[in-house]
Amino acid sequence: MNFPQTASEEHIAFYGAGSMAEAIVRGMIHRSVVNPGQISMINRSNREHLEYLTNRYGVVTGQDPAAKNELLRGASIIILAMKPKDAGEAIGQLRPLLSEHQLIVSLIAGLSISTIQHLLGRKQPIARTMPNTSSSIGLGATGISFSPEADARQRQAALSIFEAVGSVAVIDEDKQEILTGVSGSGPAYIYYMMEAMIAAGIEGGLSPEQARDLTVQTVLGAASMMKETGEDPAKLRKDITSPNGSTQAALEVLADKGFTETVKAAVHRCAERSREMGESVRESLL
Ligand SMILES: NC(=O)C1=CN([C@@H]2O[C@H](COP(=O)(O)OP(=O)(O)OC[C@H]3O[C@@H](n4cnc5c(N)ncnc54)[C@H](OP(=O)(O)O)[C@@H]3O)[C@@H](O)[C@H]2O)C=CC1
Ligand SMILES: O=C(O)[C@@H]1CCC=N1
Repeated sequence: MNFPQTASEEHIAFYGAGSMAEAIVRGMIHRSVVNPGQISMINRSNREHLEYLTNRYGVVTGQDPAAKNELLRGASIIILAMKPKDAGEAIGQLRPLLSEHQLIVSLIAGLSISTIQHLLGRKQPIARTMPNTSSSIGLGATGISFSPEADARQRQAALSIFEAVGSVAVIDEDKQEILTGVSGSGPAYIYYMMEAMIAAGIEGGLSPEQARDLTVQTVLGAASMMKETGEDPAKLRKDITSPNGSTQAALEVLADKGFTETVKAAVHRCAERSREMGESVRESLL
């Protein structure tokens, strides 16, 4: 079989058509990596949502079981994009349809390559990934681990999908959980911080719109400074911090309240929770 080398030549079936699938589809279409006709989206029962996806993105959707099966059979890449609790049933339905040359890309938090292969009953080529929601605007950060069965062309095709919607780190599978703690769930911590900054700004007398705009621009500027200068964040922080000035006073409050330890504990707890979820998915499915 002649495998296509880039996402532009693939037929990609999203098996699960919720928020993460939509984020990636939106990003791929926005970046013109694929034609909408190369993408199919399948869900369990929400027909209205499939109609919305077809109308909004021009993707192919299948609603009855025969159409779903045809789309899954015809795809060179099948992206598993359902919640972990639904994965067993969905993979069970997929199993009789698959050929050995199809690449399975999983977005499912905690679901290991060996569990997917066990559920499929064979050593299918697998890419286990952990994207984040910023993929929808082309600024995602995705971790990706491959099974040995994925050949060079399939690896390149999977990388093309996620590179189209942001940056990609190829990692050993045992690093997936800590990556989830940093970048998979990471946007939520930043939003949480931004919520607090906006609230404090409003408490201090800024209008809600001003507080929001100033916070957004501050986070955008800080991230862009790190990216564009390549500087260590500690150096950039020190550049802002005048001796005995207002920034120092603020950072002292954060340090007194255990800022670094708290953020590190949150990242590690996220990784631990990802492992727990993976374990319970494995136990519930096998
Ligand atoms: N949100 C995030 O930031 C991230 C999420 N993930 C992972 O992405 C995955 C999807 O999450 P998310 O998009 O938020 O979930 P959603 O609940 O938004 O979407 C789940 C989708 O799966 C479909 N589905 C469920 N069961 C089946 C089935 N048997 N056959 C076909 N489709 C099915 C649902 O269809 P219907 O609506 O018809 O029931 C729905 O379209 C999760 O496993 C999560 O771990 C990974 C990284 C980041
Ligand atoms: O919260 C979750 O479980 C998923 C995984 C990463 C982001 N959301």
